[in-house]
Amino acid sequence: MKTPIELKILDGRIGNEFPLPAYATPGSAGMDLRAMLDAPLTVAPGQTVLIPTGIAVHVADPALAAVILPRSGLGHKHGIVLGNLVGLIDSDYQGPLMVSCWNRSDNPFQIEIGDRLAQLVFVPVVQAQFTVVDEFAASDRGEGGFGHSGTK
Ligand SMILES: O=c1ccn([C@H]2C[C@H](O)[C@@H](COP(=O)(O)OP(=O)(O)OP(=O)(O)O)O2)c(=O)[nH]1
Ligand SMILES: [Mg+2]
Repeated sequence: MKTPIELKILDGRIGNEFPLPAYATPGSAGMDLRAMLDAPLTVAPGQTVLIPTGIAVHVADPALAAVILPRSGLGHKHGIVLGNLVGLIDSDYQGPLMVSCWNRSDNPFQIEIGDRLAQLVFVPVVQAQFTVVDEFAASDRGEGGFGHSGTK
């Protein structure tokens, strides 16, 4: 069962020349977001550019969020990842979905109009309410962290 999410088309090429974001297979977790550029764009090595996706989504339910993640092929083979590493879309955000595109490679990378650049994943969210305490009940781990258990 899929969850209905409102979407606004901000760029008329989406839904015509380029399809709405969609799950590529029944088991896909993400749907690809396209670079809705006016012209092809070359991202220089080390450069970060903000790319419009041509859509807005209103997640609306505070128990949900969306995350923008890199595509593994672009990230691994071409060093095209996200300037914010992961994009988090708040449930009350109604503005344009933007992709921060970081070329972390040593080579220029050309983005063509409509290229699938990143992916959008909807995730459940639990909002916490803090209870301030002086001491925590003892746990197996305690305060150990940051590799204290070693690697072997
Ligand atoms: O890759 C991203 C990350 C965020 N956003 C939008 C949706 C998100 O709800 C909003 C704010 O993002 P975030 O809270 O991560 O950024 P901020 O720097 O804390 O901005 P703000 O002060 O607006 O919360 O920007 C995007 O379109 N793409
Ligand atoms: Mg914020």
